[in-house]
Amino acid sequence: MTSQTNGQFDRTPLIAGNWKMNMDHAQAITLLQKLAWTLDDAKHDYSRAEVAVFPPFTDLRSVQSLVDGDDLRVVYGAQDLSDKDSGAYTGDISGQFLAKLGCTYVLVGHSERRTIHGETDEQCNAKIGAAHRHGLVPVLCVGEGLEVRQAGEHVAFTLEQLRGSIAGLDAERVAELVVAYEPVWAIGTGEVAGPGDAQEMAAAIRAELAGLYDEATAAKTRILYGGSAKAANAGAILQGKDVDGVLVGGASLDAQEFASIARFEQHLVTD
Ligand SMILES: O=C[C@H](O)COP(=O)(O)O
Repeated sequence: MTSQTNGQFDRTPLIAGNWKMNMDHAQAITLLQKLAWTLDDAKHDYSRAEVAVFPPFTDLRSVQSLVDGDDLRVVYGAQDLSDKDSGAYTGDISGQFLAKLGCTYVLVGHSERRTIHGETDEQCNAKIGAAHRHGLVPVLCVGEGLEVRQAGEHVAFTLEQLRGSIAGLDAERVAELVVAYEPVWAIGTGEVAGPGDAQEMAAAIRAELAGLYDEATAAKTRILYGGSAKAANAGAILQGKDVDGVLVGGASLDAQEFASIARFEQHLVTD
């Protein structure tokens, strides 16, 4: 699916809301209904910006029923998956269960998984493989911490995470992959990487993919920015020609705010 928004995008922007460990299944229905109504009222054109939510696992069946029952255009995904398909892995969730629940996407290697649960690039690579086995599109999260940024090593660090996480993927898989650049120091802190920082990293990721694969493949991969994104800064962030969307945490829990981010074209800064 491709669209032209203000002429700078040839990839459909993806506005993704990661609810993290918020919203029980009843609250999820209320939030998603409100989001869909708000977007409908605003006559949101989903071909110009795809809208996805990432609720907790326990909400997914309720979200599926609502999306199917009300024929919503919002798509959804899970926040993590196991690299295994089934077996004695207590507490883990298989990609095959997520596929059966109608998930389109799955987050892989979110910084909270990497820092709190110690996930490595190798595990992310295995999880991407599991996502592919079950027809899920991985949203691979990469990004540096504050110390790395202050040392000026953020590009090298992030590209190393990228290479380690996508090792062995063929070009077709890389073209459909979504990469979310999330500087850890900007997550949930109110600190936002400047639009220039988001574009710098998105361009570096795309150049790396072009080097590892080819220009045509790299031109298809969608690259998002995440870290304290909100309606007031989404337009500026999405001005970056390599930035194809945002992965939103806190602001995605407010239907009006998140809908406003999805309608970022209203906030685009024009010369
Ligand atoms: O997945 C989302 C990111 O961690 C960003 O979270 P945030 O928007 O609350 O900073």
